[in-house]
Amino acid sequence: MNVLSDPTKRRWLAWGALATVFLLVNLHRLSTAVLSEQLTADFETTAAQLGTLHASFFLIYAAIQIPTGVLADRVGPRYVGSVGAIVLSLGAVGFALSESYLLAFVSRGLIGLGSGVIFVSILRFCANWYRTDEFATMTGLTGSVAGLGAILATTPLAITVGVFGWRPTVLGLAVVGFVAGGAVFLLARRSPAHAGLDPIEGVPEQPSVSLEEIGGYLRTLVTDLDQWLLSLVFFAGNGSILTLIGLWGVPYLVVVYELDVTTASYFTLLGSVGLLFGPTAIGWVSDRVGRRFLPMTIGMGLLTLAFTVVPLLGKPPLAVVAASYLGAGLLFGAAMLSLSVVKERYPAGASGVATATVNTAGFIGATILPAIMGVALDAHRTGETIGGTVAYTQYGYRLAFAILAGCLGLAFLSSAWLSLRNRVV
Ligand SMILES: N[C@@H](Cc1c[nH]cn1)C(=O)NCC(=O)O
Repeated sequence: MNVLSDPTKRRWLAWGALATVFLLVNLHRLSTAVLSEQLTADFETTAAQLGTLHASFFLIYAAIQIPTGVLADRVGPRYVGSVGAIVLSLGAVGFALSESYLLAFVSRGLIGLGSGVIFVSILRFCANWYRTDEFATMTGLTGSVAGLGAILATTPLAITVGVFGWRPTVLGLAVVGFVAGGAVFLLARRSPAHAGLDPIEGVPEQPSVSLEEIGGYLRTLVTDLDQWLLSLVFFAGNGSILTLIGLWGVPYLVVVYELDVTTASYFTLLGSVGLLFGPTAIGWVSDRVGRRFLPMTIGMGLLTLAFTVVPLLGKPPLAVVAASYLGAGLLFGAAMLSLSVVKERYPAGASGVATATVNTAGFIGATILPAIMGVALDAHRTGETIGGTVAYTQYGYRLAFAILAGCLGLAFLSSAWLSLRNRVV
């Protein structure tokens, strides 16, 4: 058997194609920080317009999660994943060629639209090609691809943009996206049977579900308290880590410790390194011990502790801050277990809508938590700017980080409650 006809090898090729597209998703969504100067100059944007350009991605991303779940369950990851890759790459071409802010905004929206379907398609693919006791590892591995994307979106992207310019770099990402989209179409079939291959031991062929049945599952999800508790876990976990790495983690260090932006960004890089290893490790441990709630609860407790360092101490030693940023990335995998739990609570054919529902909450968190922190910070301005960054008081930062810690604390209580009620798992 060769790599295409052996289903246990073929699934890695297909996952690799999907994961390449997901890497691009993460590069695009975190690229605004590195591109900000060039975008401001080329499109003559204000800070608010630049922020809107960045946020448009997350808003569209959150909005299309549930429709994506329905499509992934009905049509399968092959079509949804490859069309998503093409749409996001067309958006990247449009963005690279934009001559006006409006065109750039629409193109960035298109990148968000194509990107939004990829993660749930990967989870849907894994549900059909991997055993249940491999699912959390695969979810974690996919989360770790986001960590790699977060690392590549910093210095490596900055160097590439410095050498080639931002427009050719974004065009280059589009070319990779078109190729990866083609590979997804060729490789990522709905199941081993759809690829004409033997079944994989321990992975039953899953029945396809009708639109009516999916509607029924969606109605059940809305009234399912456990789904809301799991969504709270991912809302807090995903929202906090993306807020720390993507927005407020650097300005806090610049203002409170008077570090320059480059030095401060090494700390958020530590968070991304944590993200590279933590989700896979936590998913793997959960699969090996055959438990979801216990690692989720312990991990969420420790994640909450990592985020209480700033609110409690205000200006802890930098080594403690470094440990808390690294810990935040490592422990994020505990929040990702909520995706495995919700997938296992619903019939196999509905895993797309189930995981998409919890992922929606994660991206609502990533959209509103930074904004709420911004409101808290705006109430505590010092009136100065440090290194080009508006300065807020140390108390303002303590308060803003307390919002994340409080939210994570509630998520910890939710997972503890779920854990108590499901003591057998
Ligand atoms: N790993 C997260 C997203 C993330 C967090 N920090 C950087 N990226 C993830 O996989 N979320 C699901 C998704 O749809 O991207």
